[in-house]
Amino acid sequence: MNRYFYNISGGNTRSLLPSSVAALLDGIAKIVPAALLVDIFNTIYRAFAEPETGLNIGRLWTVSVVLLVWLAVEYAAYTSLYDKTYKAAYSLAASGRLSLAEHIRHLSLGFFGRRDPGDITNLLLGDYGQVEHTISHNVPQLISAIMLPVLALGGLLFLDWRMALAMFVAIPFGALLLWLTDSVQARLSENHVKAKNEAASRLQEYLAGIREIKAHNIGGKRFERLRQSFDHLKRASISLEGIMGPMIMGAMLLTRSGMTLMIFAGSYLLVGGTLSLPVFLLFLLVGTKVFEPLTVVLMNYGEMRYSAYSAQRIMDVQQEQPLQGTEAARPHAPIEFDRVTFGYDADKPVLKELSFRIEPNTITALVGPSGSGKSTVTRLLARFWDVQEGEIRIGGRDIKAMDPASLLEDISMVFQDVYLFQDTIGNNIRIGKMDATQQEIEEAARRACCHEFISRLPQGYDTPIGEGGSTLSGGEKQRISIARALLKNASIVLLDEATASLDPENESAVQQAINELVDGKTVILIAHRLKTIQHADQIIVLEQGQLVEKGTHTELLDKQGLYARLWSLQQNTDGWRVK
Ligand SMILES: Nc1ncnc2c1ncn2[C@@H]1O[C@H](COP(=O)(O)OP(=O)(O)OP(=O)(O)O)[C@@H](O)[C@H]1O
Repeated sequence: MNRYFYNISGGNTRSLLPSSVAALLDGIAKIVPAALLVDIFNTIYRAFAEPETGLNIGRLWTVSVVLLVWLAVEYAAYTSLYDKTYKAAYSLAASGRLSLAEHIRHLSLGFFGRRDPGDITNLLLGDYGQVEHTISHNVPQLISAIMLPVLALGGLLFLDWRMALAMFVAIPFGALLLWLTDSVQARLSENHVKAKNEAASRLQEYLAGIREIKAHNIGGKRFERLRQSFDHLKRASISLEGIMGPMIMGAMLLTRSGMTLMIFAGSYLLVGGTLSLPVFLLFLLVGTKVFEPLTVVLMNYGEMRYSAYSAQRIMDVQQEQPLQGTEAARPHAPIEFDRVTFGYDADKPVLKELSFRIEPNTITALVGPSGSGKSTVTRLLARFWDVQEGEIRIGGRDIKAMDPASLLEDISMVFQDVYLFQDTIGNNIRIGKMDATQQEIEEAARRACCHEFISRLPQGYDTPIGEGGSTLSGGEKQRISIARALLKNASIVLLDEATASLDPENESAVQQAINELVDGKTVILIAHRLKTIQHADQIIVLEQGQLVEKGTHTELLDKQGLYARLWSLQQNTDGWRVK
């Protein structure tokens, strides 16, 4: 139980206190009117049983006024506590979501490789929603359902221990039945969450790939995967409800049978003359108030158990170790790869014993067949992943000792497929330096050859762009991403050459922008077209994750190895045309 509360509250059990106290007070408050009603009944009953004393009108008035005042106080207290309870739950979920999103940002990209995007979305929205609902609704009910019988039992035992025993004797058996079903419920919840994540991922994949699905007319196949995932979700939902329903109903009937037992015992004792009618009535009224929250909790038990699994998933991610390191980055320093071995899957190395050195403020080009590990080299330098063996050093210091945020501050990256946020063009450039002035943004845009086309847009720098930059051409997006990098002014530039897919006009603009960007920087360039790197200070040739050649363009041509072969291949294909 402790573990349950600990998980649900994300380790902050105290946050559950206000809503639980509120629920308990509410439960007690509901018993008081019942006791007052019994007092009214008792006063009237006595007037008939002892006609010589007459009806005590004064007491009736007093109790009625107390009842009215009590109801008004209960209403005021309940409204305020209700407000606090819900605000606390929603605030906890909102801050929890944000801190988890922030935590995820500090994890290595390997984490994202292990989980589907649908799974992560579900974690932040679905699982937190589930926990939020449990904190605001189920936990208060649970506390009230546990505490009320305990308090009532204490009081009722003094009044009549036989009736109290009859009323509560079945509760432990109901609890035992629930406890026995716990592992089944946990397994079914886990299956259901997995099916839900799978369906969300398939749906995301289907929507993201809709262009390819239409272009290749593969709707049927992809739709089949989507249909299967929804079918699986349907079966998991039916199992969850269908198997757990009868078990929970059984526990509920067992628990509630205490009320029937108590009525039997009460009738027997009343007839035997060892129980007074007002006491019997009090047991009946208190009994309904005590069993009410118990019934509600049992009805919601499945949901609560389910959210325990959601909370566990959230805590598992919270416990994922972020990248370590505290030292500041070292700008304009030599970069060394020292016998670096790395694989996305630890058993399948993508880079093997890779060693090379890059001098500050020089241009190094990475060349090699597709899949040889060029992008992986740049990702490791930016610590998207940490190496498994060997070291990457900047300025003689292992980058594992460096604060990942500080390291990224000193690295500008220009990818082939640029992602722009659904915001204005100006704000998309500002990502390079969040406190940049408008003048700095325009200066960077000018140097990146995009000021002209931005100025032609109706709202200039304030023009909103669609998600992913869908309203701009490939070349325009490239130049905006270069403007970002220029604004950032980091000493290391990682560049994935993208000009191959651009038209000649855009290509020359992007080329000009790149020349501005690389000036006075340590540049690592992933080169797809070898003619663009003829003047690089150093060319590193990779094949299957290993360094096979290193040198300048002329040195490598003289070697007559892989580079020379790739060069002659590209020379021949440069002039290709459709026959
Ligand atoms: N996130 C990833 N998870 C698992 N494997 C990956 C991942 N990224 C790349 N790989 C694999 O690692 C190997 C090297 O990939 P990498 O992208 O570094 O090659 P590359 O030389 O840049 O290729 P290209 O020129 O086609 O972009 C490939 O076999 C690729 O399939």
